[in-house]
Amino acid sequence: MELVYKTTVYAAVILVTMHYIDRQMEFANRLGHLFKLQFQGETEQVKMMAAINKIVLENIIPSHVVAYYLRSSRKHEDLYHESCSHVTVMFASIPNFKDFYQQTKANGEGMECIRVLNEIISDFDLLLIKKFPDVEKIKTIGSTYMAATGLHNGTLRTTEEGESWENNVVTMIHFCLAMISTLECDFNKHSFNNFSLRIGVNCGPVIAGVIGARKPQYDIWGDTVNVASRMDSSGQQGKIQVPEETAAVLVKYGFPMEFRGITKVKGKQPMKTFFLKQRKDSLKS
Ligand SMILES: Nc1ncnc2c1ncn2[C@@H]1O[C@H](COP(=O)(O)OP(=O)(O)OP(=O)(O)O)[C@@H](O)[C@H]1O
Repeated sequence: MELVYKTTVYAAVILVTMHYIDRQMEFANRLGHLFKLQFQGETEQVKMMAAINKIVLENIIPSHVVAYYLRSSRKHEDLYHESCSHVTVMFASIPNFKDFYQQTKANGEGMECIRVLNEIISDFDLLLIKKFPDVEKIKTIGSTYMAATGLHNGTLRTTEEGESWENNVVTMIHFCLAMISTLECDFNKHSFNNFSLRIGVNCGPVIAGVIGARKPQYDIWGDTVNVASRMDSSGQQGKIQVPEETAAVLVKYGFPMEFRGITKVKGKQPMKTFFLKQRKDSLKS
């Protein structure tokens, strides 16, 4: 009798212990599952924040430069700078914006004019997003829009003759024509204005880099940039002015060019410059 009693007690103890261990294991499993879910959620959140940061950065600096800054092996003090051998630089000004800009009570001390300028610049930005991903906006300087192509070697196109930097010049001219069309055909029509662009384009080597610890800015420097700016400032309203070497590339790709003459360019020897002859049909964006 005593043996049966003892056996029953042992069996009961073993059963209770096993049940306890089973509950503990189930609890540990559930906890593990919850931790896994939380970890997955947090990983997703970190990935989403990284993607948002990347998008924000790519709106400030070119994506290949963003990739450089996000590289884990980059040392904190490493500065980004790059020599780019074949870059096409463009400055596009709206010379008659100065006449339009007025600070009066009626237009909110100039607010209305800034709203118009913002609309124009945003239209140009939209062209980049929709049709010209290879064109890099550098910045706006007042009402001047500055952009470049060929800043990243990946933008060299493979043609029948092989990779060619000349496509960067052609892409830029198509972008210029689209800007003119957007401003003169679309914007002016619906806003009853008569803005026009004066554009300067030049190609050659530049140094690209990011400067500043706060509000860092991606920019390009060099004689190619200076001459592009001068092609704009010494140009004519409604025209695209380029120096001789750039004109030669455009002629090669079938763009009709008109010799302007020997143009005085501040800080340089007088140089041969050319205007692009624009046909009406080339202005369809
Ligand atoms: N990264 C840049 N961003 C904007 N403008 C630029 C840039 N690099 C050069 N420029 C412009 O190109 C033009 C020609 O430059 P350059 O160095 O030859 O002349 P400068 O004597 O410094 O300028 P300025 O005579 O206009 O005062 C200048 O108006 C300059 O502002």
